[in-house]
Amino acid sequence: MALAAARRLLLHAGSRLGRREAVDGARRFANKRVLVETEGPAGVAVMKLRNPPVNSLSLECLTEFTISLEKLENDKSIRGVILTSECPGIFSAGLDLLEMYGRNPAHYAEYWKNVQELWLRLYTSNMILVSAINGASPAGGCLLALCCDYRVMADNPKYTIGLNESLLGIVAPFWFKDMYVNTIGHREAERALQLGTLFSPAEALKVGVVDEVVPEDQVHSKARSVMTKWLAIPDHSRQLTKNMMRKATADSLIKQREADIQNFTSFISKDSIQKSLHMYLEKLKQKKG
Ligand SMILES: CC/C=C\CC(=O)SCCNC(=O)CCNC(=O)[C@H](O)C(C)(C)COP(=O)(O)OP(=O)(O)OC[C@H]1O[C@@H](n2cnc3c(N)ncnc32)[C@H](O)[C@@H]1OP(=O)(O)O
Repeated sequence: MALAAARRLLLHAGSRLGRREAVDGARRFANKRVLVETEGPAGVAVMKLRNPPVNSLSLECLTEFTISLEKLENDKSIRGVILTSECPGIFSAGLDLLEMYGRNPAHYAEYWKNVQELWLRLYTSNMILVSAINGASPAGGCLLALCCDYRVMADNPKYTIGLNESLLGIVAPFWFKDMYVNTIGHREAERALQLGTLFSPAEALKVGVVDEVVPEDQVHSKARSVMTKWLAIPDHSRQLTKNMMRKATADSLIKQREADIQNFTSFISKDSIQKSLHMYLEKLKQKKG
């Protein structure tokens, strides 16, 4: 309920968290964890995740992200969005593990509902979405990129991308899997999901997880030039085509949202799964020490 109230507040410009500014023709609105700027080619917004240290998709971050997208969808002057990160070396570390560990079932259900909502909004967006993947992009980070119409990734072998859920001892839900299959085909998706493969940029390009790999300092300019090309297509025909390609995948979640929430909640609440997450979090900590 508190989040619903925050959402209403944020949707209205002038709230304390959602500021809107106009400087030299460029407009921007900023929540704490998402910055949106409209500059460069007309009709294009750049959306930057800024939830340090790793842009994990906490409940607050998911909410702000969803609201920012909703605002852009409602702004008829915006036709395309470039999705990127303000955190150096990280696109997004994916879903926030601390939202899925050591909480109660009601929290897991609320969290998952918000994950579903962001995914549905991104995947079915009428806008052109281009991701400028300027850092590591595991699991939910890869999911964000897969929702886009085109993915440009920085050529840095330290950055990896993929749905690595099985490495954490958890299972990607059917709609993550469906989108992976739609993008890279059944055989590659089956192998990558079972192994939890995190692809280097070169491997990601080869298998089709990303569409283009460019030197790190060119990720944004390339994303802008790709956007210009997509903007040349009439919106109505592109949108109808996108809808035709994506509707079945989105509908299969829409039809069973509640059951999917219950599945996730009972799965993640299991002692064995909580133990796996605990071990994974410990591994992340040890990596540092
Ligand atoms: C059912 C389907 C469910 C899930 C789908 C998911 O998205 S699950 C999330 C999967 N994500 C990952 O496996 C990524 C884990 N993180 C990493 O591999 C690295 O953190 C990363 C992103 C490569 C960045 O490495 P770096 O060395 O730069 O940072 P470091 O590992 O030291 O992390 C800094 C602190 O952030 C914490 N953290 C990292 N990832 C997450 C996360 N997904 N959720 C929550 N917190 C995360 C990490 O533990 C560090 O915390 P600290 O307190 O500073 O020790």
